[in-house]
Amino acid sequence: MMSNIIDGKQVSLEIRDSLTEEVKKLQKQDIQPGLAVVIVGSDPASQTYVRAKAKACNNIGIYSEVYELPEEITEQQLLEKIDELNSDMRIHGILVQLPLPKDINEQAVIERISADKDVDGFHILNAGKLLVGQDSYLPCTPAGCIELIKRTGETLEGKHVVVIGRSNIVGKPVALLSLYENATVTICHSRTQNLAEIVKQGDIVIAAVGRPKMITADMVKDGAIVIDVGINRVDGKLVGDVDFEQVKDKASFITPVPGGVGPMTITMLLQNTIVACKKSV
Ligand SMILES: Nc1nc2c(c(=O)[nH]1)N[C@@H](CN(C=O)c1ccc(C(=O)N[C@@H](CCC(=O)O)C(=O)O)cc1)CN2
Ligand SMILES: [Mg+2]
Repeated sequence: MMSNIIDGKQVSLEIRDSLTEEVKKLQKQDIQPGLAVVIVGSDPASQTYVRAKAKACNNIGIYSEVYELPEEITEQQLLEKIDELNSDMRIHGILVQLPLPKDINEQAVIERISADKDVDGFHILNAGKLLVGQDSYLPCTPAGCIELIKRTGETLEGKHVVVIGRSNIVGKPVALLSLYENATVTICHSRTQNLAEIVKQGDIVIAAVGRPKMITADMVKDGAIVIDVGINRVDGKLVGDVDFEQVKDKASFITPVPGGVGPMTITMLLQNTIVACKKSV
């Protein structure tokens, strides 16, 4: 039997190969896409992600700058840095690594990024465009989830997609993207009654709650596609929101953690940065 485990790293490599070709084409016209990554403080996980983003840029020929700002920086200073990057011609995409220190207003910082450079797709204008179905930068993790589902060869059309989690970064946008693929969508959350019964109706289950192994085999329909967005650290090990070992025998396809959705988040960021660059010329 062919493996039913979706290899997010492999899919990422395939997409990054074609992105590399696109960057080469741009370079022939003396154009190079540029990304600025801003990180505040020294959270080790955030540092890992930022390093991974810079390295991924470097690998495919995107110019990148990383700004490591101290924990004590004021919101005003951070906003000034963003203003500077907004008017920097070499920079087509700007992202501020989240979470930010608690004294800084995250939404105010995101809103300061020019919507044209908002390659995370978190700016209110891009979120609003997504809601009404206009062309916008898609948030990277949700876009990565949809791409992984499509690459199984299955379609979302007419399927029941059950999303667990309602964050602005994953749950809500992935529900909208599923809707635009003509899926029937249910969003579950911490107040949902009969969660297990609802998840069991899902032809496609997308778990984005941040609770280790909360989706167990008894909750999953035979043959469902299971996409695990969770990244939980338990005793120094990464585990998803899905009990992978149990659920993999029931699912038609399933993403592992690590090596599933995570790498796709960065791949979609690269793609958005190239799009931002092309739009600017
Ligand atoms: N400004 C943003 N902040 C955050 C985002 C985001 O998209 N934009 N998403 C997450 C963190 N994140 C990217 O920033 C991210 C998380 C995980 C991975 C990843 O590749 N994970 C690997 C495992 C890596 C590890 O060992 O820790 C995997 O799942 O295989 C990439 C990006 C929150 N903040
Ligand atoms: Mg993301």
